Amino acid sequence: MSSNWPEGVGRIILPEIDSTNAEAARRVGSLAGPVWILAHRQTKGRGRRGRAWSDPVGNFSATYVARPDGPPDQVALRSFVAALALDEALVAVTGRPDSFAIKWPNDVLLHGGKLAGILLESVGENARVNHLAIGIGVNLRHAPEPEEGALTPVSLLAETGVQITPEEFLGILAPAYARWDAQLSTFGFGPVRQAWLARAARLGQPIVARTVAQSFEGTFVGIDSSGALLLQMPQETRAIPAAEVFFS
Ligand SMILES: O=C(O)CCCC[C@@H]1SC[C@@H]2NC(=O)N[C@@H]21
Repeated sequence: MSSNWPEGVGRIILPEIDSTNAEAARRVGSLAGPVWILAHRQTKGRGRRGRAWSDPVGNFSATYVARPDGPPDQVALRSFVAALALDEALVAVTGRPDSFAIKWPNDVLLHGGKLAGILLESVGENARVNHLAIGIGVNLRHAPEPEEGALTPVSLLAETGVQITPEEFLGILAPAYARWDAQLSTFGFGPVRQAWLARAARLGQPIVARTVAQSFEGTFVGIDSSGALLLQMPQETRAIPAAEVFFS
């Protein structure tokens, strides 16, 4: 492992698996501590909202699985921790901070296209989180086919010319995640929230947020202490905990 690999964190590298998030759920009972599970290929990669996630060889597919302390709403803030770490790792490998931005809650954009997505899955009992799986997919080499109405997918290679293997990328992402996770545990959401806002796409600009039942148009003015999207509309500023965001 690289010299700055976070202490106490394991690493499992698999040639192929259905989904690293599914593998995390299967293995969690036998894990002694937090682990990154990386697969070179997924046959059933899953995205948010029940979508499939395609990731040919060369792209990054990995899941960080841990048993974090705290109530579920605090544990869920790792969504922002993961997005920040991912953004930081991408800036580190390219040296191009201005090329990347984070779309609420946790997509990483490159030149405005979707480069990476994060899928948080947790299992809990009695208001405690038993395990949290943070699945991260990055189009390092190949961008999937565009889908109607969705942001155009892009790849790191095509947009920047940077070539990096999934294992090398994990060596940069894992310490970045450990640093931001420690910030959250030590100082609470405040510093993570500030850092996330500094990297947010379309802050102060008009967006559309679609929930299961409704669509809201307004100005994206920030996130609250629970990570909910704050949308300023003519009558009110609404906090929206879950939605899909669209840019006009
Ligand atoms: O829809 C999204 O934007 C989230 C995509 C998350 C994909 C990653 S790839 C590694 C992990 N394993 C999965 O099955 N999904 C996540």
